[in-house]
Amino acid sequence: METTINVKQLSKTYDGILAVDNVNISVARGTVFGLLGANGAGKSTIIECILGTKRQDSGEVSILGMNPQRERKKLFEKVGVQFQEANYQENIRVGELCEVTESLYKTTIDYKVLLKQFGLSEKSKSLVNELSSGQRQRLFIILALIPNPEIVFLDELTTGLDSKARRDVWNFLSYLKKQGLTILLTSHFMDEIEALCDEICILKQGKTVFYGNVNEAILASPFEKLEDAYLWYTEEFENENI
Ligand SMILES: Nc1ncnc2c1ncn2[C@@H]1O[C@H](COP(=O)(O)OP(=O)(O)OP(=O)(O)O)[C@@H](O)[C@H]1O
Repeated sequence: METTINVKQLSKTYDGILAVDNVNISVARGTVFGLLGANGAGKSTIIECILGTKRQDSGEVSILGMNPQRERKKLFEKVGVQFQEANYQENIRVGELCEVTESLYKTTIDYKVLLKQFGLSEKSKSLVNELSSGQRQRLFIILALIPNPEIVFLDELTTGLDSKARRDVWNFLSYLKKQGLTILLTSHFMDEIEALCDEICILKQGKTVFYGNVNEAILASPFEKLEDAYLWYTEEFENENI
């Protein structure tokens, strides 16, 4: 299977503190990969190194066969990123922000289709500032998908969404995956990870403590539920140091 994201022995420090410690990741095309870990475990740092917006101290990153630092512009066309807070003009409307985003890319998905898919059609003329937090979160997923990307990075995918909106997002992402989209996501919700992810990497203080699929994660733990297994993986190593 074709690898779209390849991370080898990635390490990154901030002011001498190791935030990412020798991490390896390989994501096949058309699969969903989940980066898991507590706040501060290193997820965002890894994503930023993959995108080339942060420079690693050591290790190699390749994305769609490109070096993200050297080929940032080419990469921009093929990769979508969901931000937690986008920089947008104070008084911009939903439809306008989508149009501005469309204008940045050569090939795009019709944003009206995406608005419909995510239940925001009737908000097209609303100010972005006036959306509820869950609506804004959905809008940021839409902005990430507008470039019709080959890979999409979704950070804290459905944080703040109601149950129905979460299911809608999952269903639509599963549909896009079937079309060949590669997805790298972070999430603190284990039901979401189980529903979407082909493979996961669990991080603890910058180190990989589990890598594989959800079933393997459960089987290699003393538990039967992913949430229990996840907590076990992220706590176990602390106990070792006592
Ligand atoms: N610019 C920075 N300067 C100094 N330290 C940083 C910087 N960015 C991140 N860190 C530190 O690196 C570690 C990893 O942070 P990172 O944001 O990658 O974690 P995360 O897993 O994405 O967390 P969260 O779930 O809270 O988003 C943390 O200890 C954090 O304090």
